[in-house]
Amino acid sequence: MIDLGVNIDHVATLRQQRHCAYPDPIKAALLAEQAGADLITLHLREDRRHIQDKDVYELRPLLMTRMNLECAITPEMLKIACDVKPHDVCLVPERREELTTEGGLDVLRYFEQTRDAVAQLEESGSRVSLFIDPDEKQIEAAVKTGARIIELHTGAYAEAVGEQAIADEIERLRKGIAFALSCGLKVNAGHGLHYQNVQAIVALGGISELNIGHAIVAQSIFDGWEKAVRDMKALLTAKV
Ligand SMILES: CC(=O)[C@@H](O)[C@H](O)COP(=O)(O)O
Ligand SMILES: NCC(=O)COP(=O)(O)O
Repeated sequence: MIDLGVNIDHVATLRQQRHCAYPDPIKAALLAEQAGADLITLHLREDRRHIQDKDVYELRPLLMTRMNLECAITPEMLKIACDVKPHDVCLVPERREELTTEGGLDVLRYFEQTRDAVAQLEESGSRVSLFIDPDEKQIEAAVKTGARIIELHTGAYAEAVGEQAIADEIERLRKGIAFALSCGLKVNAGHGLHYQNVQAIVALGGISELNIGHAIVAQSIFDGWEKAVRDMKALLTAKV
């Protein structure tokens, strides 16, 4: 069965829009756990556009499930991650001006930094996952860093338009999953997944965990937060 990681970033986006106290991402995380989330994902961006440092520190001891902290490979972020000691740390690429995480981490290009970050975080007690594109060369490099997990970036699939383009992206993911599993990695996936496109990813098999945020926050406007989480969880567990 695939675990659902509920990403609470965009609960915080709404709060930061007016720098007020609501909606509270901590409350959202705890309610998501009650509604069936298997873990909570949050991304502490360098520009602090959504999640704030205090959210990470406050949430860590309150979670009944697991914390998956996403962060860039910078000295500041590694220090926070080693201090908070989340169950999982997912290393992601970041560009200040991007609207959202546009691509996977280039492990080949930043091999030394990635390998050193993996060692530092594993030493401090967190499991490390690398957020990468479904590309054999990146997966091979990920294995060499010592990371035990990869999260495949599903953004290209989510944005693909037209049957052929979608089929091509699914095929890339299928090959990436098979190759990563053959290398002994745990395979997660996420980004841009929503209620209509998630089941094709579930059907691929081999994935341990899907991290989903923006679509759940958006759906909660109409259905309420807990139902939005429950309905996503049902799509992950339904036979396809
Ligand atoms: C790495 C990743 O995919 C997430 O962190 C998620 O998409 C939400 O954060 P952003 O929208 O700020 O990229
Ligand atoms: N790592 C991907 C993630 O956490 C959720 O991304 P999104 O559903 O907000 O696009």
